[in-house]
Amino acid sequence: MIAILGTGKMGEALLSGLLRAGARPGEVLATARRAERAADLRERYGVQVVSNVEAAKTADTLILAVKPQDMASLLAEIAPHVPGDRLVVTAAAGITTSFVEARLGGEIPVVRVMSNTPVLVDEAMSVISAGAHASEAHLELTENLLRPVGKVLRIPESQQDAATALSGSGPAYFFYLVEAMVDAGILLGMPRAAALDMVVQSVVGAAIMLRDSGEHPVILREAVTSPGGTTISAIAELERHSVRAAFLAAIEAARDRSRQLAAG
Ligand SMILES: NC(=O)C1=CN([C@@H]2O[C@H](COP(=O)(O)OP(=O)(O)OC[C@H]3O[C@@H](n4cnc5c(N)ncnc54)[C@H](O)[C@@H]3O)[C@@H](O)[C@H]2O)C=CC1
Ligand SMILES: O=C(O)[C@@H]1CCC=N1
Repeated sequence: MIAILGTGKMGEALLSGLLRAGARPGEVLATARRAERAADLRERYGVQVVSNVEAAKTADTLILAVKPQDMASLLAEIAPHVPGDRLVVTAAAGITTSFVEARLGGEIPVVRVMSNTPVLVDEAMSVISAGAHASEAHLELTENLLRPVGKVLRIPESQQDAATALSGSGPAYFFYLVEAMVDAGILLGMPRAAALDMVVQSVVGAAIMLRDSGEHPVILREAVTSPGGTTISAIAELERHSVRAAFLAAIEAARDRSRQLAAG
């Protein structure tokens, strides 16, 4: 039995992924704060929605997907009820395995995960790190849960905040870029729907080339950039506006925010 505690955007994405991957609704528990949300989850997924304490007592694997700011109170609530042989997977930005271990007590196995919303289309990037008491078997169990919904990579926990900034938040930077490109289409007088179609298909094509060709992004960009052509005129403006430096600073800021979150 697997339980997802805190079934918001990420928790629900993981829940739907587990079910698509073949888990039966009867094997998955969810918890929610509001009664309407609980009813909605029951109706849409057919899973049981129970209290956090009930989930902690019953499930073999607990996936904690509340916001970092809500993690301390959730752990305080469930700590007396989590048997020592359970796997606890924490999916919150910034929350360390030692934060969870200290609050649950004993030698509870904890695995820290940072996934991302493309879990909804089985294209998640999930990075995982073992806590002090998590074994190879616990890492494999976590990988088996996440692999059906995307790629899984083991990383040292010291890199989790950086991964949160890069792949956890990564889809947001990409959607922001798409928004900006569509705005540019509007500026050039294109109808919004046509601009969106053109941008989305261009980025989907580019993303598939990146993944499937194995080529470095520089090579792929150079192939688009004809001497004296249109693309280099655009690149010159991107450089003039320090877009690369903005990405470096933005992702560094996200990493720093992830580091702060465990402190509340
Ligand atoms: N949204 C994203 O792209 C990603 C989010 N995450 C992590 O996932 C976690 C959740 O983020 P979101 O889903 O975006 O937020 P969210 O606000 O949509 O979900 C959090 C859910 O937890 C529920 N909750 C809070 N306290 C609770 C409690 N004591 N018992 C039961 N439920 C409780 C809330 O009602 C809410 O539905 C965060 O820790 C975040 O760092 C990680 C990777 C990506
Ligand atoms: O914005 C956040 O805090 C979460 C963590 C990674 C993506 N979203």
